Amino acid sequence: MATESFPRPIRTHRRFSALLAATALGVYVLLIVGATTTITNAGSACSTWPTCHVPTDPLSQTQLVIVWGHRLAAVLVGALVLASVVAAVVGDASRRVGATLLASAGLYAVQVGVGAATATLGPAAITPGLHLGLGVVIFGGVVLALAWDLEITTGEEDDAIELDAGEPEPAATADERTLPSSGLERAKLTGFAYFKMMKPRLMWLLCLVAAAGMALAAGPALDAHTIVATLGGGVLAIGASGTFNHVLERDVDRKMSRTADRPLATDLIPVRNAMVFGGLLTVASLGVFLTINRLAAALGLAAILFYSVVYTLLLKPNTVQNTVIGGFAGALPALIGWAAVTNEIGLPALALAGVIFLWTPAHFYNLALAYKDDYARGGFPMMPVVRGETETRKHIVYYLAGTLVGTVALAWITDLGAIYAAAVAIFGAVFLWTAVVLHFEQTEAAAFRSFHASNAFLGAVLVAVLVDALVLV
Ligand code: HEM
Ligand SMILES: CC(C)=CCC/C(C)=C/CC/C(C)=C/COP(=O)(O)OP(=O)(O)O
Repeated sequence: MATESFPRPIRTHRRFSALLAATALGVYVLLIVGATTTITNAGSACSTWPTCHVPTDPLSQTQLVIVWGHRLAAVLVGALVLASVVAAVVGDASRRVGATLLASAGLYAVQVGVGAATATLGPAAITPGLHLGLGVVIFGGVVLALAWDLEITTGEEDDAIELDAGEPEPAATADERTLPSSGLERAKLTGFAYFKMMKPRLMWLLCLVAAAGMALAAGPALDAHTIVATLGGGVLAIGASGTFNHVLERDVDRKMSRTADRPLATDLIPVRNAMVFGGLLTVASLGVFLTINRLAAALGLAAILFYSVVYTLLLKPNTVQNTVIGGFAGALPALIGWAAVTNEIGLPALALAGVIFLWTPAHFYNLALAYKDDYARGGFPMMPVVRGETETRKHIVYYLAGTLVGTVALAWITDLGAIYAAAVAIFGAVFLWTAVVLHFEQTEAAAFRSFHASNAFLGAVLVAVLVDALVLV
């Protein structure tokens, strides 16, 4: 093992990173299969260890397949953990990485003992949550080793840049721009500009979050009015907060190439009209939410205020943690969906909100990397600007790992089944892979790949929640 220095030869290290990523993923799949074993009470089909007797009734045989799946996966993943330790010791991994892997391997051996005791003595004999808790700690250890190794291998010591809050470029006013001469064309252009202010590209995923919240609460009994009113109110609320965000950021939007053509930055839409539009959308949204219940409306208002005021005005220009804390706004639709059905806030909704909260930095930091110079021009203290790209890439891995643990907790709390387990494992693997590749290919294309993988991951997880909760109950 070697002492730490930046950077190590990248080529020799790709295979070690791939091994660590595969090991982390293996432990994650094991956590998901383990959760499935508990949820389906599959352990009751096998009280011997390490092998099982074949039971006679068909139900127990399905359970037996799950138990065997868990045990075989444990053997394979154990081999991966061992291989990682050996590769760290004989290779040039840093001491910190090697020690963390060694500790994870030690805990893995303890975990095998806990598993054997659970099987032979019964789950009641073991402290509740011990097996899952140890699994999460092992997962955390392997992910830390992966993130640190990637940092040492591919990172740079000090790659933050200066915030450059220069004066805004004078906007091309509506008079100066060539607007279409035909009235109809002008109306179309203006109509489209209002539509764009509502940030429509975000809506599908936020609606899926709210839909998953509803599905977890209601199951197949979910009624059409609740669905239409919740998603309708949600779309209007996103439109309202997006519009206020456009108003409040019109000056900085002019300085950033990604946002310079926004309708308020180019004066296509006057500020007053945008404020009226945002106000009308807010009132309409609250009106629609109120046809369900007051809690849903209050949460909708909280989401609008949080995104427009707390995030846009207070957090975004002032703290590097803007994205992390801002994640509360995106997590609120999970609570709105649940509250629309139950008129209260329940633990499954909080678990779903937790997944969205943890996912948000892993989602946005990719864009922050791709638009780093733009954000610096806008004067925003985004992570890659003030802490550097190396730190940002590491945080993507941390938050991605946190999200994966969140998905296990969600399965645990809500009894989600096989479709969900398959979706989180497959799309989690793709997301983790793109995040690892992002360390080696430090390009905009790699950042966008990881960004799209983040959206595909959350989309797939939420669709799986819908299928599991609405169809397979
Ligand atoms: C602080 C929190 C967040 C920040 C800073 C953020 C930032 C961004 C930015 C800058 C874009 C690009 C928008 C554009 O160019 O028009 C984007 C796209 C997107 N975001 Fe986020 N986001 C956050 C949270 C969320 C949440 C909670 C969701 C949904 C659950 C979400 C879903 C999406 C989707 C679906 C896209 C569009 C992807 C596409 O066009 O392919 N975002 N986000
Ligand atoms: C139900 C409801 C109202 C939910 C609101 C939650 C919401 C819209 C969350 C998304 C947050 C988001 C996309 C921020 C965009 O970043 P940005 O504003 O920094 O992006 P920009 O630089 O493109 O303006």
